[in-house]
Order: sequence, then C-alpha cells, then structure tokens
Amino acid sequence: MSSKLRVAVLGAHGRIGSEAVRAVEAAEDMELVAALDRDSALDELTASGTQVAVDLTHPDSVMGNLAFCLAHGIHGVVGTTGWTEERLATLREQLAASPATGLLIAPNFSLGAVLTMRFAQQAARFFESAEVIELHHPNKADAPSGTAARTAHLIAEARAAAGSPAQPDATSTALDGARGADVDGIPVHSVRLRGLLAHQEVLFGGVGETLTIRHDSLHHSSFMPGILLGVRRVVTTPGLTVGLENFLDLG
Ligand SMILES: NC(=O)C1=CN([C@@H]2O[C@H](COP(=O)(O)OP(=O)(O)OC[C@H]3O[C@@H](n4cnc5c(N)ncnc54)[C@H](OP(=O)(O)O)[C@@H]3O)[C@@H](O)[C@H]2O)C=CC1
Ligand SMILES: O=C(O)C1=N[C@H](C(=O)O)C[C@H](O)C1
Repeated sequence: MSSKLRVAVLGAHGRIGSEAVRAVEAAEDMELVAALDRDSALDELTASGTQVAVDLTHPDSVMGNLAFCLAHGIHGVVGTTGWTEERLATLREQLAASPATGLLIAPNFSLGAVLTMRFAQQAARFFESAEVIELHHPNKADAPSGTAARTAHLIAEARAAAGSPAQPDATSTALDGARGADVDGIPVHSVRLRGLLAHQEVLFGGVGETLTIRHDSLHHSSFMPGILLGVRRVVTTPGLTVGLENFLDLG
C-alpha cells in the first residue's frame, strides 16, 4: 500500500465537494479513494480503505455519515454546518468509543474567515455593541451560517470573560426578525443573494467610533488549503477539534 493518505470525499458532486475532489486529487501526499454522493453506500469507505473522510454534505446527512466513520475508526474532516451542543455531545460519546480517531469540525476552512473570527474575539471586550451580518448564495440550506454562529459565540464568550454588560438596545417594538437571530446575545443577520458566495461583516460600536471586520470568499478554492491541512493534521489529533484555528499557529 502507498504511503499516501487515503481520502474520501462525501458530497463529492456538491459545490464545495467537487472542488475538494480536485484538491485531494492534486495533493501529492493524498490519494482520492472514494467520492460519495447521496445515493452512495457508506460501505464504500471501508471497502476502499479510507483513512480520512471529508464530509461536505448537508446538516441532515452529516450525523449518520460520522456515526459510520467513527464506528470504523475513520478520521473525519467536516465542513458541513448545522452544529448544536447536543450534536457535538453525541460525537464526543462516539469518539470515546474510538479513542484513536480524530474528528475536525471546521465552521470555515478559509484562512481569512478563521482570522476574522480571531480578530473579532480579540476586539469583543473593547466595544459596547457587536453585531454580525453574514451574506451567502441563495442555495444555502442553513441560517445563520455556521461561521456566523461560531463568530457570535466567540464574541459572547469574550464579552462574558471580560464582564461586559448587555449591549445597549432600546428596541421596544419590532417586526419578527428585524433585529436578527439572537446567538448568545449577539444579533446575527443573514442575507441570501444571487451572485454572492460567502461573506461576513462583524460590526463593533463604541462611543464615537465603529470597527468593521469584513471577509469575502470569492471562490470555493478559498476553502481548499484549510481542508488539506485538516486532512493532514487530523490523523495525529485524536478526539474532537472544533475550528481550524487549532491547526494553525495563531499564537
Ligand atoms: N466549512 C466550510 O468552510 C464550508 C462549509 N460548507 C458547508 O458544506 C455543506 C455543503 O455545501 P454546498 O457544497 O454548498 O452544498 P451542495 O448542496 O452543493 O452539496 C452537498 C452535496 O452533498 C450531497 N449529499 C447530501 N447528503 C449526502 C450523504 N448522506 N452522503 C453523501 N452526499 C450527500 C448532496 O446531494 P443532493 O444534491 O442529492 O442532496 C450534494 O451533492 C454545507 O453545510 C455548507 O454550509 C460550504 C462551504 C465552505
Ligand atoms: O454554505 C456555504 O456556502 C458556506 N458555509 C459555511 C458556513 O455556513 O459558515 C462556510 C462558508 O460560509 C460557506
């Protein structure tokens, strides 16, 4: 058997999955051994000797795919969104039964988005107000985006750690949704617009000033270096890792 990492892509015909197929095929240290879509049998993973499965499917599919992978000691690199604490708890239980297996869940694989989250986390304690606006293509299944939910969660965590008070907001009457979704106390607004791919603005406000951090993914190629890094690192990182930043030396 060659020393190349044996990689499968799930969701191989999708927007990001098809790009990931090409990226894995082009990586010198990887071999694409399976490319699965909705109608494929998960047995293809075991039959092909898959070491790492990259899941880029749908929030309704990902838990079943991962249950199979973890039960068979196949490492996972997951870009699929729709994560809740309950879902993560289920994965931790499954991983406990397969302690040598690694699983990376990355809300966003692009370097710019990871840095946006880090910068937002750093800025959070210095401003009274924080809101997130995410903008995506209209074929996206979930809202808010996984990246926006994670960004809001990190901001809320940083504010809580700093003892920040609740945000100023005098709204006493509003149409449903006008103030966005409440993610841990941070308003998150979702735009779906033909022509867009994946974009996010994090807005901070203080007395007499604002700070805006903006990131734009203009092509699915922006996610590929992060996916390949995840594949290389997950095989030596047992257990659950949430966020690609854990595989980057961000300090
Ligand atoms: N973390 C990140 O950096 C990124 C994450 N994403 C996330 O990746 C996911 C996919 O996005 P996108 O490519 O735009 O979506 P698409 O709908 O274009 O692709 C998903 C593909 O997965 C297939 N699929 C569904 N269920 C299964 C299954 N059980 N096994 C194998 N394949 C399956 C779908 O088939 P069918 O069409 O028949 O349903 C479809 O071909 C989303 O959750 C998205 O948010 C996207 C970009 C970046
Ligand atoms: O569906 C998408 O396209 C994307 N999904 C991820 C998310 O929900 O954050 C990552 C990126 O925004 C693209």
